[in-house]
Amino acid sequence: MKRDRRAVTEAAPAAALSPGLVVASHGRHYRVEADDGSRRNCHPRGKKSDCVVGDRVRWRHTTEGDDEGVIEAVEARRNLLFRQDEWRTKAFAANLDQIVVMVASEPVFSESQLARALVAAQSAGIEAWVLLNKTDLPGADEARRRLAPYRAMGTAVREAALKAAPEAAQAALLPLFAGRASLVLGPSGTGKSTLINRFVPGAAAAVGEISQALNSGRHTTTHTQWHWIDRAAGSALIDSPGFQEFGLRQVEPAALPALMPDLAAHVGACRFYNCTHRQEPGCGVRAAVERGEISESRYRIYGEILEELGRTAW
Ligand SMILES: Nc1nc2c(ncn2[C@@H]2O[C@H](COP(=O)(O)OP(=O)(O)OP(=O)(O)O)[C@@H](O)[C@H]2O)c(=O)[nH]1
Ligand SMILES: [Zn+2]
Repeated sequence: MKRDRRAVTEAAPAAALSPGLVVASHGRHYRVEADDGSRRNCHPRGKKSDCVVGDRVRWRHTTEGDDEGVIEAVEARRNLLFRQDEWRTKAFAANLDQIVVMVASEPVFSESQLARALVAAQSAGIEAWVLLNKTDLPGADEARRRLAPYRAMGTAVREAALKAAPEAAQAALLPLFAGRASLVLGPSGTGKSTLINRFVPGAAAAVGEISQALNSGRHTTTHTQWHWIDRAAGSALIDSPGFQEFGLRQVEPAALPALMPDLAAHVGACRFYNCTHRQEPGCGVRAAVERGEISESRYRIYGEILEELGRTAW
């Protein structure tokens, strides 16, 4: 990740450069917010489009009086998250304080997607917790049962009924969002928009405005976007669709168990130091699965991710 470390380059006199925050992106077009809260379209200098939402940048006006800008430099990132498709891996958000992985009683969530999101967070060094929404629906107990292994391994699982009991949800969640940049992820229909609209009045309008400014037309829901809950306090929600495409290709296969706390707790018991926890005799992880200390589904998901990482020429 060489580009993370890129220092501020002084391509222009320092006085002409202003600090800014990338709040949305579309291709090589970026929406950059200046310290006074004003927002404008900016293009990066040079051929590479290196910015992602959450990046702190140095920009300047294209020409005097013009309300477009040029990004001259990207400041060093605290962390960086990737998404992937069949062809490539792409960074999509940086400088996050936490990841909120949303699931709901309905629709039934994919445990594999949940596990992958948590591995990606751990790999990026970002704290993550689960928000179970729609606890007013009958599927809540089954969802809690499926989340039990996650609680047991130390992942915080919080609950809300954002539509059925919005005040209670707001009171419980607001302190958790205070002063932090929180990426909200989750499968479609879980309640992400309900959450964001609750905490960021005007968020829907902002999405429309930004997509118009960046010329992205109607495809608003495919873009990562930064929303302030409280700008002065630094509280923000980052909305990013595309849960299922979480990029894990940067993870070394041998590093995977360390990113899954329930497995990591047992690797010390393996006979071989380089045990893959698949076929080897004397495997502490498989023994823990047999004793019921690691859930069958978590172990199966480990195998699936491992196989996928092994297939990827990286
Ligand atoms: N019963 C119940 N329904 C809820 C709750 N929260 C949200 N919903 C409903 O769930 C549906 C989906 O909510 P959205 O907020 O649009 O979900 P989303 O995650 O943004 O979905 P996409 O826009 O498809 O990504 C809506 O009909 C909401 O009204 C809740 O606490 N309980
Ligand atoms: Zn093992």
